[in-house]
Amino acid sequence: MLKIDGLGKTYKAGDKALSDVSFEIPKGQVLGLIGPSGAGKSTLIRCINRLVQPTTGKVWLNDLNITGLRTGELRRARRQIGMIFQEYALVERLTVMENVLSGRLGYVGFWRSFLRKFPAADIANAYRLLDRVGLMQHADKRADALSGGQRQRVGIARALSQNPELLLVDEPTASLDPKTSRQIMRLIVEICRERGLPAIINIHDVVLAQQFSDRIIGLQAGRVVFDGPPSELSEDALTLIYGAEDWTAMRKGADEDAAAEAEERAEAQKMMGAL
Ligand SMILES: Nc1ncnc2c1ncn2[C@@H]1O[C@H](COP(=O)(O)OP(=O)(O)OP(=O)(O)O)[C@@H](O)[C@H]1O
Repeated sequence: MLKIDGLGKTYKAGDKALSDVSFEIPKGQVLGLIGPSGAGKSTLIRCINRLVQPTTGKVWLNDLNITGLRTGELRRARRQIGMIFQEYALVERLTVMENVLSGRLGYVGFWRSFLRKFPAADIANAYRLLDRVGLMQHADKRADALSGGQRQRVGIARALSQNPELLLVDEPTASLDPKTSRQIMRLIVEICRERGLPAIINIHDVVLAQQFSDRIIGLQAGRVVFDGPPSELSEDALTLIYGAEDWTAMRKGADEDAAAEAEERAEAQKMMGAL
């Protein structure tokens, strides 16, 4: 379980990025974090893993107060937080398997990791994870030989190899096409269910967030202005989060995407019928 209590962040430059943010995420819940550019989504995620130092408030992961940890303790605590990134953050010249094993670096001693000598149990687990994300046959390929969707699957397997207690996911689909985006979101959600993992997904795409999250939090100027199930994310709530002008523009984009998708589907059906 993740508990955030009165979190605030004011950057040195004077920007107030977060104000009094509080919520809890139970095990297995997938939370979609939405809001306009500059609302504080990245700052919130970074305060949780302490890449950014919060100005006020506390972050608890199970019984551990992350905000109170010193450097060494923080390093150990970060093992429990799996990160998935927009640009995958893979080591391109290493194999898929080596990238997945790199998630174990926080656990394996320096020399073993330097020589890339991982324990047999870690290797067996990495194969299981590759199988789960559908990449078993690609284990020995270099990461730079994969498609975007496949790379993100490697990113997911690497995060899971840490055996995390929490997943922080930053724009996982921003570099992917709509169909691959849905596959990746579905995979993340299924995995969170299987493992009882709480997750926060910072996501620009409101439609995807609604489709796949158990719960949505909407940030506006550093404050939580919506917290509820996707079914309650009304036009009014979206206008509150994004402002009337931006939300109208976003909705138009989403409608165009949906229309393009329907057209693609109809084309495919026509082709199938002709065969
Ligand atoms: N390192 C920093 N120093 C000073 N101000 C910052 C820093 N990082 C972010 N900010 C400010 O904090 C506010 C929140 O930014 P943040 O990046 O968290 O928003 P965001 O919702 O993730 O935006 P986006 O969707 O564009 O990534 C903004 O006003 C931003 O200018």
